[in-house]
Amino acid sequence: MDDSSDSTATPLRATVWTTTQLDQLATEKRVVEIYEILNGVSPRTRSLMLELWKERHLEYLMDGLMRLSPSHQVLDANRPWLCYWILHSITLLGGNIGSDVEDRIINFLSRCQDKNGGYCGGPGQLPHLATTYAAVNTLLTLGSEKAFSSINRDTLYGFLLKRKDPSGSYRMHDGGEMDVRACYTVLSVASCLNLLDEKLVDNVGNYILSCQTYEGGIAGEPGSEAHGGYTFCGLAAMILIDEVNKLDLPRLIDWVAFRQGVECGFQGRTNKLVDGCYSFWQGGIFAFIQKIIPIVDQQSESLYATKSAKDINLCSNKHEGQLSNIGMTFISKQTDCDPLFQSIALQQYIILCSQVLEGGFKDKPGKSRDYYHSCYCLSGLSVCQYSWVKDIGCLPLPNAVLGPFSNLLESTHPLHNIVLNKYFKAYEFFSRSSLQH
Ligand SMILES: CC(C)=CCC/C(C)=C/CC/C(C)=C/COP(=O)(O)OP(=O)(O)O
Ligand SMILES: [Zn+2]
Repeated sequence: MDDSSDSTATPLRATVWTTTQLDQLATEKRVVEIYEILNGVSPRTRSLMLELWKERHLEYLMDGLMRLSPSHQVLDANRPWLCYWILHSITLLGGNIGSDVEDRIINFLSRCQDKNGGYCGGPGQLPHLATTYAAVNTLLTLGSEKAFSSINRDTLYGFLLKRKDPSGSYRMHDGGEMDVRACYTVLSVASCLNLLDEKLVDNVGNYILSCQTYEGGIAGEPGSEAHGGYTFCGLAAMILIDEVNKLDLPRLIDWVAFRQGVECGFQGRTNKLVDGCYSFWQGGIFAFIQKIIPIVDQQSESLYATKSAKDINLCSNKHEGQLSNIGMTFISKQTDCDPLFQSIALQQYIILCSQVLEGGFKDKPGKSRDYYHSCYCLSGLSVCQYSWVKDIGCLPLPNAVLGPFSNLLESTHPLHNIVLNKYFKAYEFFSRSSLQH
């Protein structure tokens, strides 16, 4: 690539060059060539090519939030999800929605709250675990006492318990499908709201264990194929109930490490195409692994030394009725291992192949932007940027952040995918609430 015109290049010219040529190459799946071009340009052009267009993303996201009014019935059963994907993305970018929009979201989600507990996809619909997770994560991300107290914890606890199957697993809704995603959404919501107890935990770990496949990843249900979305859910759920030592972790790591492709992004399962959203589903798994490496080490040793890793626990307080502390204990732990994936390479995929310069993110070149991919590309980018940080609250070093340091996002709690400072605020608030059942 001739970079001789660089001295006169304006940000706009660099942008045009990026959208046209790079996007064309990427659409033709010549992603490796894009990276070669990147290596051949001057630091200034490189920095422009690698910029995260925060203002444009915020514009696209705010526009989406405004379209969520009752008169816009798009994706009607998904509106709590849209609230979460958009609000979480805005929060990662350091944006602010203002108190009027905040009130409107609280009112809307209150109308989605079922009188018998849980949140529906829209007012008057069926309460569902997925939209309950989305609604609760939205309200915790809003971060105000008004948002927190709009959640009826008593009926919500009843709703979660009613989803439990005698096998220990959970069903997404009344009479609905039973899978690892349902287990994760119950445990994540219950943990954040200080509702997690032995009844909810009972036998769910054995169900998740039965979903770990011969490849090492976790499937949605026993006998299915290992998949990044379900592996994220299964591993997070096992951490939240402090039973992660039951999984075969070396095999799981082996599986996930091979999911990062030559394009530098992650695929969800063997022999499928890479996709920006797996930056979080698979990238988040590495954030978990970094915190549980002593258990992994113990298991690896036991492969050779017949030592059992079954007795090692992540937190010592589980049996004192302190299950809801696990998310906090986990995130507060020092990270004593470097990331086990190519963090800079993944940032390269997100910025060059998933970022849409008009705002938003997409699965891959050739696809259109959407709010789901915007949320999980940004969440994955945040995981990458903080992947070398050892202590909670510390900022990454500039060389851990690809592109200009202004690309830095807020950090997210990987177990719940809630921006960390919002999680702390919610944790503090709900620690004051007791279990009233
Ligand atoms: C919290 C929560 C609800 C988590 C959901 C986790 C998640 C993303 C699960 C993935 C579901 C799945 C099998 C997608 C495959 O789609 P595909 O066949 O279109 O994609 P692929 O080719 O990439 O596998
Ligand atoms: Zn995707």
